[in-house]
Amino acid sequence: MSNYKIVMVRHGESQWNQKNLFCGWYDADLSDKGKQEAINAGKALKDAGYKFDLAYTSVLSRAQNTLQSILEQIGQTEIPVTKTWRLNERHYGGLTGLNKAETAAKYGEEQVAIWRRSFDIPPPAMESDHPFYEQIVKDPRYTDGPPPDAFPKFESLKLTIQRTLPFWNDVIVPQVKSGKSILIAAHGNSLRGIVKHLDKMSDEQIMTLNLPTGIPFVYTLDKNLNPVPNGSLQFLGDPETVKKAMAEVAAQGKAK
Ligand SMILES: O=C(O)[C@@H](COP(=O)(O)O)OP(=O)(O)O
Repeated sequence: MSNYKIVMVRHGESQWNQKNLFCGWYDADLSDKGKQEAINAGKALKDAGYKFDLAYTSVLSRAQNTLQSILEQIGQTEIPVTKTWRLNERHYGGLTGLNKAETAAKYGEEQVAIWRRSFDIPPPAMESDHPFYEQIVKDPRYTDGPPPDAFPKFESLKLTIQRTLPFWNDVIVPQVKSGKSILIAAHGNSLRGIVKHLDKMSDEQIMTLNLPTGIPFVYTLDKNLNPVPNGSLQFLGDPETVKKAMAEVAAQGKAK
C-alpha cells in the first residue's frame, strides 16, 4: 500500500500579524503581504503538481481566504471545503489585541514566551469587559459551536489540541485512510497541535516550533498514520527562507 500525503499551511500574514498583535479568535483579514503569500503558496503547490479531493479550514477569514487563493492557483475552487471552529487559532484570552513586543516590555520576554509557547499554561482570561469579547462571543459563525457553556475565554496549546484532535481523528483521519488527498489551511497554533500529535513530540519539544505564514508543508504517513522517515514537516520552500521565517515568528515576542 502506498503512503498517505497530507498538506497543511498556516494562513498568509494577517493584518494583526503585521502589527504584531495577539490575534487568537479575532477575525483579522490578510495583509497585502499575506495575500501574496497565499498566492505564492498556491503556485508552489501547483508547481509541485498537487491536487486535492477535500479541504479543511477554520471559521476565521485569514485561513479561509488563504485556502481560497490556493485553490484558485491550483484550479480547484470546486472541491468540498469544510470550515470548523475546531481548526481555529488558539483563543488568546485577555491578550487578544495586545502588541506582543509591548507586552514583553511590560511583563518580560520570559512571561510572553510562556504565554505563547508553553504547553499548558494559558494566557489570562478574556473577561466580558474585554474590547473584543462581545464581537467574538456573539459572532454568528459560532452558532454551531462551541456551546455557550464551553465557549473559551482562553486556550493553552493543550486546550487547543483537546478541541482540534477530535476533529482530526473523527473527520480527517477517515478521509485520509479512504485515500482522499487533503489540504488543511489553518493557524500557527492549531497546526502546531496537529504536528505535535503526528510527530509524537513531547510537551517540551513543541515549545520551540514556530510555523511560518503561507508556506505549505507536507506530511507523508504510513498506513498507521505515522510519518515515514523524512516524512515530517517538509516545507515547500527554500530551506533558508523557511528558517528565517520561523526565526521571525519566534522573535515576535521580544521586547523592542
Ligand atoms: O493568534 C496569533 O496572534 C497568531 C499566533 O501567534 P503566536 O502564538 O505565534 O504568538 O495566530 P495566527 O496568526 O496563526 O492565526
